[in-house]
Amino acid sequence: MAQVYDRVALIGLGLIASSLFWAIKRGGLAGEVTGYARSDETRATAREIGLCDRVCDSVAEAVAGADLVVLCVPVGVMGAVAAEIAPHLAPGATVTDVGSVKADVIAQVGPHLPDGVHFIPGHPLAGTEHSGPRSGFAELFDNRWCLLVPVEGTDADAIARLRALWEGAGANVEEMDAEHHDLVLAVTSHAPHLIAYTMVGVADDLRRVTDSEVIKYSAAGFRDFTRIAASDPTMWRDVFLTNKDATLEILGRFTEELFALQRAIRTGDGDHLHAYFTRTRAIRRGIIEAGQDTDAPDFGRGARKP
Ligand SMILES: NC(=O)C1=CN([C@@H]2O[C@H](COP(=O)(O)OP(=O)(O)OC[C@H]3O[C@@H](n4cnc5c(N)ncnc54)[C@H](O)[C@@H]3O)[C@@H](O)[C@H]2O)C=CC1
Ligand SMILES: O=C(O)C(=O)Cc1ccc(O)cc1
Repeated sequence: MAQVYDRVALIGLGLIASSLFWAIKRGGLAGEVTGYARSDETRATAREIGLCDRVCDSVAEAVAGADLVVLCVPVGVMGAVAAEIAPHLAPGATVTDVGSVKADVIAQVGPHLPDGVHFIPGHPLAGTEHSGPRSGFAELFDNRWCLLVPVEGTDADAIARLRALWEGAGANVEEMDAEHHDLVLAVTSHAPHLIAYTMVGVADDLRRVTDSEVIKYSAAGFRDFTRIAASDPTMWRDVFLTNKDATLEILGRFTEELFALQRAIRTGDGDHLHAYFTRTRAIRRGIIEAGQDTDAPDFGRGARKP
């Protein structure tokens, strides 16, 4: 694989940054990768495990001379981090991010970046419930989608290079506008995470009350919920606070459907339940027939391309 950038700077060294680093190394996609993390502990861990060619003690040092800067921090602090890096960016550099929410991140970051710097927001649809510098692996993005959300008028060459980086890291790249992205992700990722958090919370309450063995005897569906509900609390707090409108819209619809199902159960309306489950089964089968299924071990960890 050909080198895409001379120097890439990763800001925030958690799951996504560390996975991107290993994928860049695997593909020979950059000459040098610098990294910065806020905490001494994370920087020490990064040095210990060889995460980044050079771990820097300041953002200034990490971004100096970088032709690509990737913001890999929780979405709630993207703006603050953009303000920190802005004075140190090289002219003509590209700044991107990997945040799970796009419109709010664009509003936070955009105003801080100087003219002559290309800002191309991004979001790899791949992850796990693990976080931190030790959690990354080179294959995370293989055959997953990565969505780029360039604002109008963005330099086409800058977009092509960022696309080449993600493709080199194994991903399939598509472009989308920010509002659409946030609505789609509210349906496919954000609301499901909230439902998983709730379900695990309910089961935990129940366990406390009855002292039963909810967790011990949990079936596969509930185990998937517990995996998802083990995801990083800071990251997910920020997702819900920054994708508020789309998430509330989807949760409103979810609640209406849930109430309708609840009513059908109470009134013994088996036809309603059967018709509903028949419709949802057809949707799942349609996904499989279209070749858009995720294979079993990776189920739920990200969207795969057909
Ligand atoms: N975890 C996942 O499955 C996915 C996460 N994302 C997005 O990627 C971004 C990073 O997530 P992960 O790598 O999973 O998180 P992580 O928790 O593994 O790493 C985040 C890193 O950011 C650092 N950080 C936090 N606040 C900071 C600040 N104010 N200044 C500097 N550094 C700070 C943390 O110390 C940590 O090193 C988030 O925006 C998230 O929405 C995108 C796709 C999947
Ligand atoms: O672990 C899971 O189930 C995920 O859904 C991973 C994930 C989390 C957040 C994203 O923005 C994208 C992918």
